[in-house]
Amino acid sequence: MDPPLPRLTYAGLVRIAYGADDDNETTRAVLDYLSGLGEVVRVGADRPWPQIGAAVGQAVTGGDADLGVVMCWTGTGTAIAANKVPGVRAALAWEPWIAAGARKWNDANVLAMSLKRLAPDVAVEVARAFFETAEPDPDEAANIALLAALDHDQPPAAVDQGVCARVGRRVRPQGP
Ligand SMILES: O=C(CO)[C@H](O)[C@H](O)COP(=O)(O)O
Repeated sequence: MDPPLPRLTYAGLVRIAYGADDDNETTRAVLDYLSGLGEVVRVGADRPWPQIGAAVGQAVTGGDADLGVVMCWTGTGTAIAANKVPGVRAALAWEPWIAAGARKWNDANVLAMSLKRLAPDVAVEVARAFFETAEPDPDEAANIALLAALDHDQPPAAVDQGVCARVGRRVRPQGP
């Protein structure tokens, strides 16, 4: 059996930036859960989803929030928009272990979910897994640093041309 996940112990209230482009039972359940964790900074649903995702990302990287949650029909659009903000590591999750893994192995700072696909109780469990996984695995520090390098237009050292060429050869279909 897997060891229990480390639990978040917030010294004070956690500040969460939240944005969704629609409102339904799933978003209401998630918001209710988030409100129990701390202060929720809401980005208006009157904006288009690219702006919602970006605004949540900026709230996190700008220090107005500790972590973010974005939701749209698929979850993908707001995740992509959030990830355009340097310093954001938004992860789309649909099961609790994906959300926990995103915190643990990717140091994700924004959780993205589909408000259309996830039932309210599932979305809350996914969010709980995200917020209750306290910190990244120290073994992943080098990989997180490689991600951070991508924010600054610096190709990570590991992604050299040799690696790209090898991958390219492996996936290239065989043919005449
Ligand atoms: O899932 C989404 C983006 O990935 C949106 O929620 C979906 O595309 C609907 O957007 P709109 O109401 O602007 O048409």
